[in-house]
Amino acid sequence: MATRAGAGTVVAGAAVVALLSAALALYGPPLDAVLRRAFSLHKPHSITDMENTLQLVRNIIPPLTTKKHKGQDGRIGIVGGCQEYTGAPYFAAISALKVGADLSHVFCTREAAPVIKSYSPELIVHPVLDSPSAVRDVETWLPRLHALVVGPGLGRDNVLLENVKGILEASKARDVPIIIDADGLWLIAQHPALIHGYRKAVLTPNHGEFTRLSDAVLRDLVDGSDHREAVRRLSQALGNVTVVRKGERDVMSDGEHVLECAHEGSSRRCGGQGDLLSGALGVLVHWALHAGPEKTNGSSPLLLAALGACSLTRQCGHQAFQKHGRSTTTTDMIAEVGPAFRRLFET
Ligand SMILES: NC(=O)C1=CN([C@@H]2O[C@H](COP(=O)(O)OP(=O)(O)OC[C@H]3O[C@@H](n4cnc5c(N)ncnc54)[C@H](OP(=O)(O)O)[C@@H]3O)[C@@H](O)[C@H]2O)[C@@H](O)CC1
Ligand SMILES: Nc1ncnc2c1ncn2[C@@H]1O[C@H](COP(=O)(O)OP(=O)(O)OP(=O)(O)O)[C@@H](O)[C@H]1O
Ligand SMILES: [Mg+2]
Repeated sequence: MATRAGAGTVVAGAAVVALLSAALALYGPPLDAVLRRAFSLHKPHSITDMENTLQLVRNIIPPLTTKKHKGQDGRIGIVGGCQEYTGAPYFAAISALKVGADLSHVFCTREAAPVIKSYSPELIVHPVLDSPSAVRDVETWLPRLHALVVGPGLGRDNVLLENVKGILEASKARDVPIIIDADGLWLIAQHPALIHGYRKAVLTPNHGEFTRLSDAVLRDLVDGSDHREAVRRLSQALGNVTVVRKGERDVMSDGEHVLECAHEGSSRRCGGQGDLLSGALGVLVHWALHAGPEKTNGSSPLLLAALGACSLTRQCGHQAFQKHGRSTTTTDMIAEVGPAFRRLFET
């Protein structure tokens, strides 16, 4: 699937591509058009590599059957939500549900809880994050959670950040996958040891957050124009945690392999799109780890999940922008999660 950085050869696989293109033409745009949008072709990816990678993302999606009980397809926790920011944890939590999780918990401050609850009756909201017993309160839920998304709307209050340190340690001790975004990344930039070497962690920095992390962690300067190498080096420096650098192209690496997603998105840069991505990623990381190596074919489950979440977020943006243009907001994108998911992964 992904290329080993700096190596690899392009295999054309033209016959296979022609067959797959013909098949897909029955259901949507030509395969190579879809793939050209999803991947950068200037590096050594063949179209067959790319189709295989997308197929691996599809492989991790659990089937919808009548044989499961509530919770099996995902119980996701979001750690964030404070006086200033209530939208971000809501966007992440509702996106996790819309992608296919069964239950979404938000762990936020006492003040933020009634506000977040009022946005949606579908969320389970715990007003614990500023309590002296915050770590214990979250810890009691950890055995029931499949992934934790830490940071959307967390803010930078020192009491909250201290509590989040304890929550991170408790989550690692229980082997819970952790997605770190927004102010969670601010905390990691101050204390990289909190996440160093934890192989079930994914960091999702935007441009500013990536710069802050690189400044904190890397000793020597990296060529800022080479995003692939910059992301790979940051991942390596953090002990191979998976890093997803969001931007005009999303670049992701586990320190060894590098993937790039240039799937067509939208030209609107309204706030909250990263929160949608982090909530979606929480579910996909759980699915990818749960799927097992026979479904992921030896590829990094976290990289597959990251590629899935980036493609999905961008597809939501694209569809919402076609309908709403300049007035597109993240709420419009969330309304597209279902159709975008079907279009990308179920056709
Ligand atoms: N509705 C809600 O509740 C929402 C709440 N949110 C929550 O807000 C909290 C803070 O998050 P944040 O992203 O604003 O972080 P922060 O590091 O202060 O970034 C601002 C600085 O970084 C820069 N900068 C950023 N991106 C850049 C780029 N692509 N390219 C270049 N520069 C870029 C930017 O530079 P400037 O434009 O000001 O020069 C500025 O200095 C967090 O909890 C988050 O979850 C959001 O999720 C949105 C929806
Ligand atoms: N210049 C761009 N062109 C196209 N898509 C972009 C661009 N920048 C970001 N995106 C997409 O928007 C999504 C969110 O990335 P963004 O950088 O806005 O995150 P963020 O700043 O953390 O968002 P939030 O407002 O939720 O904090 C990602 O899927 C990314 O691919
Ligand atoms: Mg953000």
